[in-house]
Amino acid sequence: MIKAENLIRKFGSSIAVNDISFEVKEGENLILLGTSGCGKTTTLRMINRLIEPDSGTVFIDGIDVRTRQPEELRRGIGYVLQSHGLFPHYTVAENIAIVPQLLKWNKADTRKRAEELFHKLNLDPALAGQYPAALSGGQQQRVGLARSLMVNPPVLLMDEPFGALDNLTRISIRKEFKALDELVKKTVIMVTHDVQEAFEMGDRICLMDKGEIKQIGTPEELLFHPASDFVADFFKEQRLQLELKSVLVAELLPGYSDRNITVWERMEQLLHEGHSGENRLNNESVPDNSVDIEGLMSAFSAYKKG
Ligand SMILES: Nc1ncnc2c1ncn2[C@@H]1O[C@H](COP(=O)(O)OP(=O)(O)OP(=O)(O)O)[C@@H](O)[C@H]1O
Repeated sequence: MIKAENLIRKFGSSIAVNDISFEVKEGENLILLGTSGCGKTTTLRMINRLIEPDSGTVFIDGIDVRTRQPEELRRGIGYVLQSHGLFPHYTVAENIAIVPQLLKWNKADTRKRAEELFHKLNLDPALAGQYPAALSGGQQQRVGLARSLMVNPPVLLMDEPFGALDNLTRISIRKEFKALDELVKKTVIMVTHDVQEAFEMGDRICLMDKGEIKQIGTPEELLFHPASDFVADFFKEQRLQLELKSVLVAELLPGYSDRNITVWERMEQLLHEGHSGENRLNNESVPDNSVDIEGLMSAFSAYKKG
């Protein structure tokens, strides 16, 4: 669906992006990961033509983006920024109605879609009449996402979308975002420098350094089959946590009923149930309760020993 071919972009004499190519399939979530200044944002902005490459081509659905008018192109690509990008002198409702207005939606449809997204993003409808400054950072970020989703673009670009939030808000909001049905269907490219975030959110991760791609692959591939010492070293400090986030319970226990839950997520559930004193057998949201933390850890360690 998105194909970047041999992109090069210089600023003066320094090369921000140095001949990179990658593909993102429809519905996939690709994370651009790397330390500050490695070229992630420049790469992202070449997709919606906020930055033009010096050479190379971006295709969306096989069409060279340079053949499309930038404004028209961007209406079909949601864009979420770290600083939410809301206009301070517009109310929340006015902010999220901007693109629908450009597309000449009628007011009733705009209101209906806004209400739907407010509900999905756990936003209080009363916030619609407020100005962005009156909202918390988490609320502003939700509104920023609602705005980018209003006209249901098939592609979403997110640049450090949780970067301005405190750690606890950040962790809970990214979990919500990951589970959001509107995002599951979309082709998403997200920039982050946070390794844990990349492993939680990404179907595949594109690890960059100094304008180049060091490796693209699933979290598991990067962790267990690093292409170089650079890649292995990049994840060294957080390795155990990342392994727990990248391995599925079903890989350890083939009969496990929830095929998509990671060992990390299941451990969090088990700990939460332990703390809240819930009766696990009555918790219908957990499809298979037959394994406890000790069982999970010993299956994980057997898996690692191979
Ligand atoms: N408009 C610009 N003018 C000059 N240099 C720029 C410009 N934009 C980016 N650069 C330089 O290009 C390089 C890559 O920047 P880019 O913002 O893409 O990196 P990044 O990986 O997104 O970093 P960060 O996580 O800090 O945002 C950096 O050295 C940066 O200083």
